[in-house]
Amino acid sequence: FTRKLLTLVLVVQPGRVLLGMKKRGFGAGKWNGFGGKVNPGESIEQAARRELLEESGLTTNTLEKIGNITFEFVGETELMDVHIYRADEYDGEPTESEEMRPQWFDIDKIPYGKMWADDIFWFPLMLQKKKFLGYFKFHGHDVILEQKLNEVQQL
Ligand SMILES: CN1CCN(c2cc(NC3CC3)nc(N)n2)CC1
Repeated sequence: FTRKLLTLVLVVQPGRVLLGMKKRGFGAGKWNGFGGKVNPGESIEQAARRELLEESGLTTNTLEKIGNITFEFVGETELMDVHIYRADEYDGEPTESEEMRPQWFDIDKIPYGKMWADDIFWFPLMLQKKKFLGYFKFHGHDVILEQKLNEVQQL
C-alpha cells in the first residue's frame, strides 16, 4: 500500500463545532472539518493551517494534534493517512470559499447523517479532547467493513 498524507482541522468552541459543506471534489455534499493535501516541503501542521485558512478564512494559534486515522478502500492500493487537529480558538470570521461553506453546529445537533460514516465513531473522542488512532476499511464511500479505534496517551 502507498499512503497519502492528508489533514483535517475541527474548530471547537464551548457547545459548538464549525463544519464546512464541501462544495466540490472528494466528499462533496458532506459536512466536514477543513483540510486537504500536504505539499512537498510543508510540515503536516503547516499544511493543516494553510488548508484551514484557504477553506474557512480562519487562523489559529492553538492547533492540537488529536488523532490519526488510516482509511483503506477495497480494491485501491492507496491508503489515506488523515492527521486530525483541534483548534479551540481562532482568529477571523468563517468565510465561504470555493471548496467549503462554513456553518456552526451545536454539539448535540452534529449532522452525522450528512458526514463521512466514520465521524460518528471518533467525533465523541475529539469532543472529549481524547487522542486516538484509528483504521477504517471502506467499501465504496458509504460502507465500513472493518474498523479499529483506540484512545492513546500521545500521538
Ligand atoms: C482532505 N480530506 C480531509 C478529511 N477526510 C476525511 C475522510 C473521512 N473518511 C474517509 C472515508 C473517506 N472522514 C473524514 N471526516 N474526513 C478526507 C480528506
